[in-house]
Amino acid sequence: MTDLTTDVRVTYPEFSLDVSHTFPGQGITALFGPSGCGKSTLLRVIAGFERTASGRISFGDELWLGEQSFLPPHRRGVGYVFQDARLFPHLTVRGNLEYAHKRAADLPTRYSFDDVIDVLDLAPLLNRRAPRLSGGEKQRVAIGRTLLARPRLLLMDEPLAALDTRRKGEIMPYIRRLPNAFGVPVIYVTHALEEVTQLCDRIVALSEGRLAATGGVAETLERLDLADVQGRFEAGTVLTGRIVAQDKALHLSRVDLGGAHFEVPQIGLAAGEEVRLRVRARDVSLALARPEGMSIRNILDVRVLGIESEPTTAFAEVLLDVAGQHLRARVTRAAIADLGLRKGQTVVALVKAVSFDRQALPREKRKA
Ligand SMILES: Nc1ncnc2c1ncn2[C@@H]1O[C@H](COP(=O)(O)OP(=O)(O)OP(=O)(O)O)[C@@H](O)[C@H]1O
Repeated sequence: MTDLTTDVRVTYPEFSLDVSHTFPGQGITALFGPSGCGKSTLLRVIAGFERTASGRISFGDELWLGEQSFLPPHRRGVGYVFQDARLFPHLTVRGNLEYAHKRAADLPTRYSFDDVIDVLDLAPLLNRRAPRLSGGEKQRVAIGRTLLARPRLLLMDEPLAALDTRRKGEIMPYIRRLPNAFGVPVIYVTHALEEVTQLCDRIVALSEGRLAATGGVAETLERLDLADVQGRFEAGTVLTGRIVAQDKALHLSRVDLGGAHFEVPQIGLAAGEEVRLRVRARDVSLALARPEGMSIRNILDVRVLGIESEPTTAFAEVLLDVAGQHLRARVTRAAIADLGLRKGQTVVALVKAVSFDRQALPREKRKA
């Protein structure tokens, strides 16, 4: 496991980046933040594409950038996956993959050509030419080709941004597997909260070229003021649970949060597997007692941990404990007053199953 330590600065006429952070040499780290905060710039600095960068970058005991030194990109052993797949259109998928494989023949390897085909399910595509692939298939091939160049670190710059929600849901499980299957850490640029929730192990959040927050996904998303990233409307919390039952007839999955249960549109993972659910604060309602005879599937006993009123809006955010995890409810200040809500009170939270975007949850692999 090799950590990447960065302490770097870049100055453009109207923007500056100044980031000091150690990226652990395992798992997937989200580089997250609003448009223009410097995510791609930092990725380019790490890859060695930004010659004006100053400071220090080291990968284990290898120095990539120092006062007197600059290791060129091709000697850093970094793989780069872009938003567009950039495949060779005149070659088949096999041709594209073999091109990268041959060029990396001298590099040490922990996995074979066939391992890459297997993990990314590329066998049915091998004889197709790039222009004949869907956007999601192209990205799977692009990831495979990058892996066959034997990177020691994989940088992915919004690889799903050009895909629709359904294709994103299909390709996310493949990306999730990359660090374990190929022993390569991933730094993953995105401004999509669903991708952070489903794919990443930790977050490095940037704001105007500076670190805004770093840490695990659930606690960082909860702490981070997301108002300038996706608007208050998108803010929420991430809950971790295990699938305990699948109802194939009704297309529902039951998730145990460690005591409390959630029912959500069917998730393409087996019973027993861990899953993360992002619940938006605006999708959570509160009641003083369990209602009867209603369509809402998720009715949870929760405790009020805190209430943040927003005097300049109609709303307040209520932080709740559900089986030791956090949930937020965005409700009107008028409702807080009417219900007489206060810290420490036990109430009931209501969440419609339909508020989970089924297509953004992990999906079963489709047969090619
Ligand atoms: N070569 C350059 N010269 C001058 N300014 C630049 C250059 N590259 C990027 N910038 C500016 O630096 C800022 C950060 O850009 P960057 O592409 O890193 O942001 P980002 O967070 O990746 O945004 P997005 O999510 O929109 O891709 C922007 O204001 C951009 O205009």
